[in-house]
Amino acid sequence: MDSRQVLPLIITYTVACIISLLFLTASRLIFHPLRNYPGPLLARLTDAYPGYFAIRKCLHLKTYYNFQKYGPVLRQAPNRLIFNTITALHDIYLNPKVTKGDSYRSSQLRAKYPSIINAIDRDQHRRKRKFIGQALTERSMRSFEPVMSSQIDIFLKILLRSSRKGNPIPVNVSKQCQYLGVDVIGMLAFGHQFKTQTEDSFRFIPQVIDAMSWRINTYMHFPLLSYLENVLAILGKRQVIRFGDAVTSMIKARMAQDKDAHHDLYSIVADYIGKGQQGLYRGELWPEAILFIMAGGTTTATTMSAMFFYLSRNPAVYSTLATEIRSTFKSADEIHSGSQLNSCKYLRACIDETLRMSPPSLAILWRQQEARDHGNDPFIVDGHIIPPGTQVGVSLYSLFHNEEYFPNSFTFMPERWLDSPVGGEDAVSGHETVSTTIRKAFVPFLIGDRACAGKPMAYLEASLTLARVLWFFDFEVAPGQVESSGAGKPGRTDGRGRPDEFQLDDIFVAAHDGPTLIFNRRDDFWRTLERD
Ligand code: HEM
Repeated sequence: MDSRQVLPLIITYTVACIISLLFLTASRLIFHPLRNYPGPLLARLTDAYPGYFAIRKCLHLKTYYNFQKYGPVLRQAPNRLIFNTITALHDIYLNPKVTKGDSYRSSQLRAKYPSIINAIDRDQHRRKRKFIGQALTERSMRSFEPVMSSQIDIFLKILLRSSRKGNPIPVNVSKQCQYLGVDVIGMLAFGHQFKTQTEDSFRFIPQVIDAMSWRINTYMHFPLLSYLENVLAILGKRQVIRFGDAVTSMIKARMAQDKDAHHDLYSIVADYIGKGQQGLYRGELWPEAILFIMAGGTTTATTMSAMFFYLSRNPAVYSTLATEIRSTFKSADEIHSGSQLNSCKYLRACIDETLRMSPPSLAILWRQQEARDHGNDPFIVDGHIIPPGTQVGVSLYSLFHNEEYFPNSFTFMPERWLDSPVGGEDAVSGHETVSTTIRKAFVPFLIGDRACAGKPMAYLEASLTLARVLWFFDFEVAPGQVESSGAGKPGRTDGRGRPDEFQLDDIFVAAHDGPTLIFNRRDDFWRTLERD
């Protein structure tokens, strides 16, 4: 082909591209059913807008600032709306005709079956939840508690070793909590000892989980990029294969054991494996195992790391909590689930305030009306009629920092959770109404039939760990680490400028680093740990 033939071809293609782009722009800005919703121009045009911030792991911050600029509802991508009100939260997540949004299809990566978290079909989800949910009930947690406690003991012994008198070794709490989280969930999933707290072999797991979650979050916001998954998976092939091998050997080893050898997910679902629609398909064990490790290991680690951060920076809160723990229990053996632990109201308030300040689930949890319900009643969110095919969602980070519900929202204040008894003096002055409002807005585990199944486990693990740490130790920020240790940097204008806020990266769940703390032994209490 000579250059006289090439030139007209190039011109034709260029003109065709320009016309298509103009058509696309017009259809998204002028004729689209969401055209009247506010939002950044690029967001209204292309999924690349949220995709870009998802790649940079700061979509939660961008979303927060967009709400300040555009108001409580905005168009975050051509076919997506996000809301920042309690009414919207309830209209979306408590609506029985709503299911997970199409974006969850991209979160399946290359797995043959969806897991419980990305199952879109409501019947498929119900079937999975019926079996998997049983491993995570309060009752199941009571049986599992001794195993969880033995893993927490290992955590405490590591802190004990770091706390050399006069010369303590600084501990990066995020890392240590991630190891604890992975070890606990390995035991609950398949009675498997990853031993990441004490050995190197499986310490790559938290890194692989973070990398997978980041890719998932990116694809969910910019589905076009999911076609790159095969390439990206090849680039990270070594780690992916190692993780795959670890999960396979975990499942195989467990299946070779007696069903009741451990109290774990396997012992609960074993009789239903291979029963298809009446139970679980054999191939479903794999995605559920991975989901368990991802959902159960990292989220509790985020809560505990963030709580260490806020306690180490708020001396008055630290002292109130330490006093509560040290006066409620007479010995470390008494720190287990039950009425004494439940009576520690300030501990619960500290955990809730941590979950509010730094929610471990940073992603926008997309939902849409199920196709079978299109054409029936309109889907209405906070007074807006949502066109079929539109994905809608709430950002928990933005909702929990909405000043209307949580005044001084960037201040760590466990006291906001200590309301007076219903009908008490404050109820008359209106305090009760305020606390009802914040409780409605506070949904770190979400609400509705897709709410977190692991809530009892998360509270138990965080409560036992923090209470026992404060029983044995005092802790503080390591010398020279105050500014770096997980804190925001004053002067930054991208939402990371608050020194009192624990910094999280949005990767669907949350990635984080620090705080770096030193642990000092408390009187002679630590001797019990050495004896054990
Ligand atoms: C502080 C800790 C935790 C937080 C804040 C949290 C939060 C959440 C949220 C917001 C969801 C909904 C996700 C979505 O809509 O896509 C969810 C789902 C889920 N979480 Fe958690 N989670 C935590 C700990 C755990 C633990 C320890 C487990 C144990 C394995 C767990 C298991 C699950 C499961 C199985 C689902 C899917 C539920 C369903 O779709 O039926 N989570 N979690």
